[in-house]
Amino acid sequence: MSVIQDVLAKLQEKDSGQVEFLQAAREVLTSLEPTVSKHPDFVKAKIYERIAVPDRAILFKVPWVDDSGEVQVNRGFRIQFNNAIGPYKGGLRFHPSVNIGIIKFLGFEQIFKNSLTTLPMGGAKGGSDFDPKGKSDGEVMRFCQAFMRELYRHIGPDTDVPAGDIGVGAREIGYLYGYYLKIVNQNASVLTGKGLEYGGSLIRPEATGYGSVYFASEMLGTRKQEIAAKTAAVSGSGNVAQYTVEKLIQLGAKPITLSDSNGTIVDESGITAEKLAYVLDLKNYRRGRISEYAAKFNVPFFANKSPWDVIKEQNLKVDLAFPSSHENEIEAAHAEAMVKNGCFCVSEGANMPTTLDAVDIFLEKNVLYGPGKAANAGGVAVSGLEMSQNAMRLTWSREEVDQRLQGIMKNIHQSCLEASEAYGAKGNYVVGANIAGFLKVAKAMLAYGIV
Ligand SMILES: NC(=O)C1=CN([C@@H]2O[C@H](COP(=O)(O)OP(=O)(O)OC[C@H]3O[C@@H](n4cnc5c(N)ncnc54)[C@H](O)[C@@H]3O)[C@@H](O)[C@H]2O)C=CC1
Ligand SMILES: O=C(O)CCC(=O)C(=O)O
Repeated sequence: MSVIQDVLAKLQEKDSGQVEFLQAAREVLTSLEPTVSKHPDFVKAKIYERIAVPDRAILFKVPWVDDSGEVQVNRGFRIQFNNAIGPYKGGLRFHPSVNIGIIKFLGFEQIFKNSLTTLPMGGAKGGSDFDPKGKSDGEVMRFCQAFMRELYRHIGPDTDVPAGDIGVGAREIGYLYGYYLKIVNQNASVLTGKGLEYGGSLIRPEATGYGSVYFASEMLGTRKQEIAAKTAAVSGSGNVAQYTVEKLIQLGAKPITLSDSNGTIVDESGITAEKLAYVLDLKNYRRGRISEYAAKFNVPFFANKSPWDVIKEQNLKVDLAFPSSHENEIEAAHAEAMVKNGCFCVSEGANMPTTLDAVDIFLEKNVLYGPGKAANAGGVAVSGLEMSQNAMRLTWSREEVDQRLQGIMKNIHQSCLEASEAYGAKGNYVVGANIAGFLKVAKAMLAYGIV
């Protein structure tokens, strides 16, 4: 059995039931296969085995009181996966589906993503099975305070710096940071995605979506193509989807879909800047459903369908796809239908939105396929820039941060291409991203000895 297969078999045995983590581990580790023969030192130091086990997993209870006075108890998680190249860094997810397998997959992916940015950040992820949907602001605040009441002792500007993810946006970061400040009494860079008034960076809200479009633009450039005039499907309607659509519009593309957990809207005339402003108000302030867009702008709404279902069932034609919602939203049948309907470039705003079978189809059909750890790294990259600005106690302009973001996305794209070529899989961004992200972390781990 190869070293990699041996590690995967052990994970399967020890972590059975953590399906999303096992999926991510399989994707990453199998694509590291070509590194094994070139790095006997990694094998000897058991780097492949050690990198797949978190440094520590913190599980805690989060008791809080709802508006009716009833006590509620949620599960809290922070998985500090690997800090070989910098403080632990990665978002917090509040969603009822959250469990240890999901947080582990996200934390594992974060190691390689953060390494790709070239900034000094280790990998971590956290969250809770708390569902902010339908809760009052007061309930969300009390939950965030209860969550921070435990989390504060595990984080710090040089230890671990969480941020947002699904269900954790500007409102939640404000409540979390406000409570940290209250109990620790230190204005420290312990969270990113902060408001501009209290240490946040310009462009952080936009960064993941913008970065995913910049990455697509780089991929298209390898075929002498550009974003302008392309039709694009975007899933989700949260932070990543919103700013993906904004950048697509700015670059002259036509985004035509958005979705949420109730269904998908298709606006074949194109989502414009004015319509997007409506979505931002709907989702970020009124906290309504995307079906309201369909009623307001008189376009079709497909209940309980994703954009990928609609492409499959209605033969909707698109050139580009930006899955920006959640893991495993694109399955093999979707991938087949997307290719059949003209999609030739997929840039993942979400983490692991494509199943392994579907990834194989994209690769077989020569689709420009940018895996999340490369394509959506712009968010954590600008989080890294927020930490730098906090450390220097100054703020950079919008233009400066956006320039740096564009430079980082270009660089990630180049590193993926170079690593894919060096390890015999030219043009395969999955292999390229995994190997390029892995090598830096592995070399740091090797330098430290057995710790
Ligand atoms: N916010 C960030 O900076 C980054 C986010 N990501 C990833 O991007 C994706 C979206 O995150 P955000 O936009 O930040 O979250 P968000 O909470 O702002 O929006 C999430 C969107 O996905 C939809 N969604 C979530 N779970 C769903 C499900 N099970 N079924 C159908 N729809 C579902 C929600 O309705 C919402 O429209 C996630 O995979 C996240 O891990 C990746 C990198 C950075
Ligand atoms: O900005 C960050 O620290 C983390 C963003 C994130 O959670 C992700 O890249 O998936």
